[in-house]
Amino acid sequence: MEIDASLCNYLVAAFILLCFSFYHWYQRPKRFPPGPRGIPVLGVLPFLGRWIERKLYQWSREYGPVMAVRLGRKDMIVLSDYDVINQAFVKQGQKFSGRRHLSFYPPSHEKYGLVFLDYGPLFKSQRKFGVATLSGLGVGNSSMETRVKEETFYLNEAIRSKHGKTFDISKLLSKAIANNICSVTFGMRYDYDDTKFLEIIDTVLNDLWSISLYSRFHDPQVNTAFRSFSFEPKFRFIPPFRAGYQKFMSDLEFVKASLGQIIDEHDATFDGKNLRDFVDAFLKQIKAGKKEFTRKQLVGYMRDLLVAGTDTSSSTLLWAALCLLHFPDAQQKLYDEIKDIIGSEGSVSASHTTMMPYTNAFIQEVFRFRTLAPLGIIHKTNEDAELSGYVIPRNTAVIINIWAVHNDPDYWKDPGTFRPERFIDENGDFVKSNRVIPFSVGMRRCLGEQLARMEIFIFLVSLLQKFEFLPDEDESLPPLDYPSRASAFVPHPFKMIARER
Ligand code: HEM
Repeated sequence: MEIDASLCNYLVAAFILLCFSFYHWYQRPKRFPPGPRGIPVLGVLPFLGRWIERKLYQWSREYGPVMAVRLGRKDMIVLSDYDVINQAFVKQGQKFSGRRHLSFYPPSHEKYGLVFLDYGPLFKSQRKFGVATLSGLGVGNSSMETRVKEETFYLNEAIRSKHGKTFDISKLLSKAIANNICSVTFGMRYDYDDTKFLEIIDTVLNDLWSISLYSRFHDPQVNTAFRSFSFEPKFRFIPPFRAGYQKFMSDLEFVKASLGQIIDEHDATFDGKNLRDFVDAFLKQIKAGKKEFTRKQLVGYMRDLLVAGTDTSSSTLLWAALCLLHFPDAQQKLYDEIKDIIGSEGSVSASHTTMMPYTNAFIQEVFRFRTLAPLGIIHKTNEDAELSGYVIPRNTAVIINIWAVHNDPDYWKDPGTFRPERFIDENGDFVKSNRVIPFSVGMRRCLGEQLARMEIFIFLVSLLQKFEFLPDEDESLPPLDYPSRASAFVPHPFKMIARER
């Protein structure tokens, strides 16, 4: 009887503890946004499915455009409509522009660069410098546009060398776009078969995708170990997860050493009166003794520019190429406009954008239709903030669902249909939409937006001026609606023919 009584006491205590833990888990702060909690410990993770942005969008129809979703053990706020995103990131930019601490990421890397810098004096100084430098002030004698135009020559030559035979354009686009960013950042372009270049680019890009929120769920290229310890950082010390973490660390060291070597070469030939590129502009700040400008910061910044500026623009161009193959009428309209405005031998420049409504509409539709970074990069609140009547406490993660904004049926007619004409008005003019936001909005909007828009326009126009793109008749085209890689939306591999005009 005595044993039974103590067992009973234990069971009651365990039950109370369980109820208390459940209550604690279930609790949310006062006036916190509503939203799904999922199950203890894992939250909604088991219910997200493969297309997270679509699931989050479905939930937002139930809970509203400001919604709390429990991912793992923590609530994240998901903003799913243009107006609330604008309210948060633009109107209250200062409160919503933090970045979360990535506990699995070594502090020696996280504290430097730009992408993962939390809001504060260092971020402000680096962002200001980046905006000024990338907008052309101080990036050497050669403007960004000249560099991009030079690269189209090499890209066209590489495509011409295929002699009208079927080929996969994805690697060529990646290398050409990587060359643009290398040229702007450290004044170098590389041959497309330079192995050192390819090694750096591959390593840098793998790191990015392994840390993006999206890839943690679905990217088959990211190993399971990494995905696990990104949610439970302590796993990184335990075999078998440790091996994945060690590989990640050695990649980081390799990138650091390669970029360090480029900085040394710049330092040795530095001339303060002739700044050649981003690295020179940064070195000038270091030499002037500005305290936020350090060598470690420069390495981090270079890495961020390479990571953020390569796959993003090249994948957008890849989607554009796939759309050209799926919609030959659109390709013909683009070519007609190019012939009309630039001619078959003229040189394309960024100033042509204002004269080419259909090309602008096509690019804007690609941005909308195939949202490249459906969930952007996670923000964090720096202070308590109010949004749509809810209170979002300081240090809460905030995600924007750009895919939802681009596919909102209350705003877009047939959002699932690719139709550039939706952005052409009755006078045949291009209608720029502030609801197409692939670069996000506000204080942390993409730093490379200007470069990306320019390179996408110049590459697309110069390619179509010289080539007609046709599908490979022996293979069916991959679908447009589902991407292959989930960290950024990238099409499934495909081949095509470039017939010289
Ligand atoms: C089509 C091409 C591109 C797309 C769709 C894109 C998209 C984005 C998005 C969604 C963000 C997150 C903004 C936020 O946190 O609210 C971002 C940030 C960023 N992007 Fe891009 N990007 C592109 C090209 C580029 C290029 C070419 C560069 C390099 C020059 C670049 C550099 C950056 C940097 C440094 C950030 C971090 C900004 C910060 O944290 O303050 N991006 N981009």
